[in-house]
Amino acid sequence: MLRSYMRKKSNEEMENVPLNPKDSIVNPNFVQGIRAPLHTIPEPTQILLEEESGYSKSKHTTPTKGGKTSGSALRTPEKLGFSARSKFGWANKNEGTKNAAADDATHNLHQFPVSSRGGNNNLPSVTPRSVRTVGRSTTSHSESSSISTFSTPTKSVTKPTASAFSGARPPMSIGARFGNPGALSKGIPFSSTSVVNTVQVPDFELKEDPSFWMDHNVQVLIRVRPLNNMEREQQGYNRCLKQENAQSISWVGQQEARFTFDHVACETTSQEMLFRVAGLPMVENCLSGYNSCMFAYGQTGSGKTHTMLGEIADLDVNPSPDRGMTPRIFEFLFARIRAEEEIRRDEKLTYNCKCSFLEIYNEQITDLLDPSCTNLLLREDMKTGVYVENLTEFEVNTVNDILCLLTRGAANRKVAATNMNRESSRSHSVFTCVIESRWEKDSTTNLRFARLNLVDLAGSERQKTSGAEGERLKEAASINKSLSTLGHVIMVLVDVAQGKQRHIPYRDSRLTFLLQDSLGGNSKTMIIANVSPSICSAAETLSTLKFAQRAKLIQNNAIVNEDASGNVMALQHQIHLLKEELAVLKRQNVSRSLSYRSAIFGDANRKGTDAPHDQDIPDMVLECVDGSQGSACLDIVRLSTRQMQSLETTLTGALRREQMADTSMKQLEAEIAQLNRLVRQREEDTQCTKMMLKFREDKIQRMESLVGGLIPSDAYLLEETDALSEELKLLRVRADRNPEVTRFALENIRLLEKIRK
Ligand SMILES: Nc1ncnc2c1ncn2[C@@H]1O[C@H](COP(=O)(O)OP(=O)(O)OP(=O)(O)O)[C@@H](O)[C@H]1O
Repeated sequence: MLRSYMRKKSNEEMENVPLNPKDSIVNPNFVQGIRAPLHTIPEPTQILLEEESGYSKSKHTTPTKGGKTSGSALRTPEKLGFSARSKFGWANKNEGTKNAAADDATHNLHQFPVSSRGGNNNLPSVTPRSVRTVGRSTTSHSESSSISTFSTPTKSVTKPTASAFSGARPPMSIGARFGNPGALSKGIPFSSTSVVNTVQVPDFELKEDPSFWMDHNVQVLIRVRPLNNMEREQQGYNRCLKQENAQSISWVGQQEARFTFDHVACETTSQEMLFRVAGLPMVENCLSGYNSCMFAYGQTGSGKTHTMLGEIADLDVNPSPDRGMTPRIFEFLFARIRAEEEIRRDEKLTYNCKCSFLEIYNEQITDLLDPSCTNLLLREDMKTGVYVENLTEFEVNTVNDILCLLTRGAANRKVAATNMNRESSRSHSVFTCVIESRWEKDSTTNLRFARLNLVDLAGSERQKTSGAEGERLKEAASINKSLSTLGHVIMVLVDVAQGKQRHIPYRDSRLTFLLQDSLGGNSKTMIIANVSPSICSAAETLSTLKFAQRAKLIQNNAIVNEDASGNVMALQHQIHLLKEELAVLKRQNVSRSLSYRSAIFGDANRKGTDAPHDQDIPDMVLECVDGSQGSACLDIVRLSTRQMQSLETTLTGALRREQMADTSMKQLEAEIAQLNRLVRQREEDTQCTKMMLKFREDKIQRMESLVGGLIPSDAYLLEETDALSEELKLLRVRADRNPEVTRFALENIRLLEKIRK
């Protein structure tokens, strides 16, 4: 609408030509603090709540689908005089400034042709690789842009040219002499020639970059909203911003500051286009198992809620083209989930989505889905990370479920009025969806999960410009605490990204503690910095651009949250195989260590030394260490020190027993040998006795022959002498072999002689 409106106007009003004389001069009333009159905060009772719906809730447990929603409960809240948004605290603050984007034909989910597994044919596949990526690649356009805008934006003395605005004429009327008193009053020097004063603004088409998230984890997008009525009334078309293309924008004060970002969405960028560039890839990231976060930053009235939520009235029956990122993200998410489940039915793929909605206000966390739960506590768990204790979670399956939760949460959201805007959101809201998927493959159950945080921050305007007093001042201070900590955390993260060792003060505020994964942690994060182009908000716009510039340098470390450990059967099988393998290794290790230790300890024991050193390791073991399996072998030896110690003890006992057995065996052997010797001796004695008997028989025979006169006495004596000599020899041999006999014989002789004497 705005585009067509501007096209129509452009014929009548030349660029840089003010609509009326008032636009061409500096409005003396121009001060940034001037705000439109306040709206009253809508009473929650005005709002149709779905408490009536019987929507079931859970704390830490997921409600069953069955008890969840009645059809009527999920109906879009009716407009009661105000638009639905105004009822929920997201009222149009600047009527008539709405960016009526071209007809949004995309409300129909079927417009998103869904791919199988992370991509589609018509839309670019943006499913990131399942690899661990750290930071951003140096070749990214982000990096190239950071060269010129790494720290404080570069200052240029050149006055902005009107080249970006075709046919633009130099601005008229604002003399350099006069400058911009409003801006100057806030210390922002503006020269008359630096102010962009056009009715028509250039229209830059955002470029979809599906490959961005493959190598990057943080993306920064600037969204410039159209001028609103109040701004036009006060400052006409005087702008502090001049966009050059879809990635760079200049803040045009007296000293121009040029910034480059991943994307710069101009005033005419539609919600649909923004979703394609910023929202759709977030969904794909989540489906791929990456935690994802989108947060909207900017001063009050800059368009954060318009971006994140937009127009949600009649979402279920007649979705508005102005609906924002949140409803579009869930439309696309549920369409993708249904398609994936269908395509991968054989893998039994199922998704489960659970949502929660909270508010951080005055550093206190309130459950927006159960406002009786206030001052909730943040906890940190090794497994789950940071979480809010007792926060209600609802299972969601359709966009209507989401709408129902958003409506309920919005009704409870504290919106306080300040003189910064007719209505001013003074709290931070965080809508979270945990997406879990489960599928089976190769008898293994795979689990994947991702956390999607959609954050609408409170206005970032400085406290002193808000005109806050009393309670409001306290509020503003608390809001500032979270936002100033956010700024501080980002500054520290930039240092960390540059290699410095810094403590990151996440715990200094609820917001940064809760979002710590999204800031420098395990998440793919999209930061949408919303700005007003009006010269009325020049200082805040510059501040937001600088914030975004710093945020661009954050390095996150997103990883796929996946668990493919499998089911019990598969695990048991794996345990069984591992046990077998361990047993084999143990056996090898024991046999090696037995031979090794006996060799070493044998020596050590003998030498009385301690356990052996490496150089004492026998060759066999060294070969094992040096060989192909050496490191494994060595690892086993090293890893099983305790086992080795118990083996050593066992071995020492065994060795001791073996030595005892050895000794007793040797004794037995000696006994056997002794016995054998005795046997042999006995045999020899027997032999000797037999010989003696033979000698005696022969002697008897010779004597009988002598008595019978068969042999002469001389012959007898000769034969007798020979026989006795033989007998004597035999006895000598016997005496030599048996010292005991000899001793007894000698003793015997001695005693005989003694008797004789
Ligand atoms: N891109 C845009 N196109 C058209 N209208 C817009 C755009 N951005 C913001 N607006 C309008 O500007 C007004 C203020 O926007 P919005 O409420 O989103 O600001 P905000 O930053 O959320 O403010 P607060 O911090 O107070 O919540 C709204 O009426 C909204 O419709």
